Amino acid sequence: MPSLSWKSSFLHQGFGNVGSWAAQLLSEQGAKIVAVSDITGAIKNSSGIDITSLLNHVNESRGVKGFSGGDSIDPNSILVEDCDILIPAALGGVINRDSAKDIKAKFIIEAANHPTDPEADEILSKKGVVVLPDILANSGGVTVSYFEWVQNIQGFMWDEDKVNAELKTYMTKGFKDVKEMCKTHNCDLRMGAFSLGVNRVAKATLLRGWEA
Ligand SMILES: NC(=O)C1=CN([C@@H]2O[C@H](COP(=O)(O)OP(=O)(O)OC[C@H]3O[C@@H](n4cnc5c(N)ncnc54)[C@H](OP(=O)(O)O)[C@@H]3O)[C@@H](O)[C@H]2O)C=CC1
Ligand SMILES: O=C(O)CCC(=O)C(=O)O
Repeated sequence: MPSLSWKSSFLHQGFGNVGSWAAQLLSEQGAKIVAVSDITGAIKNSSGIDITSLLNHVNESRGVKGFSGGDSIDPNSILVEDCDILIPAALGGVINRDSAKDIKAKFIIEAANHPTDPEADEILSKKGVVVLPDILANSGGVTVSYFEWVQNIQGFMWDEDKVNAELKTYMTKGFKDVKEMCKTHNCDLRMGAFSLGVNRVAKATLLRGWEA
């Protein structure tokens, strides 16, 4: 497997709720975000984009277009720029037969839902690209929605530190469980995550007394 560190370079397609928060959190950890796109355009800076300045620009201008801390590039090329890690955080279906063959990233973190179609998955797998699937990579949002439900039915409010600590526990365990599944069945992360999820639903269904 290719190696990964916080110092790796990242590309982001999409700078909305998911993409901008991912960029902020990653840059706080020292990650270098080399290109970002949204519906208005795309910018690139191989030395790393200053994400705080970009956020200020996006708040004022309603998009990344015109940001002075990088060069403007063709938004259609964002997925295939040089980088270690690609984060599609905009739309489904963008990593397909056409784009997958030119992708240079060694890792893809699927922040958007269903950004990679099955044909592309096969192409990426043959190229040795590791894909962290949407069902695992972006499950933090729905996990915190579950926490909101839990707090509502208990009539109790957690503070932000408690939310983050609980989230870390669930996400870390989720990742370890998926990795274990992959090891047992010698499969990729998407198959491991789906198998784990389907098995859990099947088990819960049987425990509730519903038969197939
Ligand atoms: N919000 C959440 O809690 C979660 C969201 N997701 C998934 O993440 C993805 C993004 O969601 P979210 O961040 O909430 O949505 P937003 O609408 O907040 O952000 C979407 C971003 O993608 C950009 N965009 C749209 N079309 C294109 C395009 N053709 N090329 C480049 N960028 C484009 C938008 O640009 P612009 O702003 O200029 O329109 C915006 O920056 C979706 O697939 C969603 O299902 C997954 C888990 C949780
Ligand atoms: O807010 C949530 O419950 C998560 C939303 C989500 O997963 C999504 O938009 O795809």
